[in-house]
Amino acid sequence: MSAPVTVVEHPVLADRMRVMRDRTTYHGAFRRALHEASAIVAIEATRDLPTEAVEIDTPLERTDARRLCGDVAVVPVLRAGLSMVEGFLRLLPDARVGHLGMQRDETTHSPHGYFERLPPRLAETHVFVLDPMLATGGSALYALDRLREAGARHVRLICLVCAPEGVAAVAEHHPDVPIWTATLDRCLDENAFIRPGLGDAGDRVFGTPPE
Ligand SMILES: O=P(O)(O)OC[C@H]1O[C@H](OP(=O)(O)OP(=O)(O)O)[C@H](O)[C@@H]1O
Ligand SMILES: O=c1cc[nH]c(=O)[nH]1
Ligand SMILES: [Mg+2]
Repeated sequence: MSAPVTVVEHPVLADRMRVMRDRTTYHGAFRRALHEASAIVAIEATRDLPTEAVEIDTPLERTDARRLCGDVAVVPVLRAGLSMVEGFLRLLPDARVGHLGMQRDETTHSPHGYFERLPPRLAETHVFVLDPMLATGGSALYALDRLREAGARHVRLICLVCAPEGVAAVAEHHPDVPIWTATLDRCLDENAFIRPGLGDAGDRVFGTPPE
């Protein structure tokens, strides 16, 4: 079994990806485009969340309605994933927020974890892992492994730009984790950057270019 990948298609999303990919986009505009792109992907990635039947009173009469039910958590992969949180919390204001901090080593391209704080009761929770970039897949696998070890069972990975190598790695090691993304890019380069990609998402969103 391999993980299903949903490439979200929406004209506004395509436009915000153009803004993010453009090398001349300054970090303020990059951040805003990332927020808006994440909100659009969030709409699609939450399409099958459970609801329950309730009865409510409109100003005129009693009627049937549906209410979101069940625990939801968003888990951004720091740093870049932090910028996707707001788009999800606008839809799911009661979602818990876990944090997984990690940084890719520039030479080995493997992630080094530096922070972890996860919500309780993960086994019953719908978990959305947020990271705009899926390159080698090393960071995603680290995050998914930690969530599994912590008991999470219903996990989805939400990205904006994916390389085929990263998708294959998730499919091999976590075949039950579906992926939502705005684009599937061509390949990785010799530095494990996604091509055509958008550069280093964390540096661009936080305005911290390398010295
Ligand atoms: O699939 P991978 O090869 O692991 O690469 C993807 C990871 O690289 C980036 O994070 P980075 O390590 O640059 O940290 P940052 O978000 O703090 O910039 C990105 O946000 C992902 O977490
Ligand atoms: O292209 C890439 C690869 C990893 N991390 C990024 O931010 N961008
Ligand atoms: Mg980075």
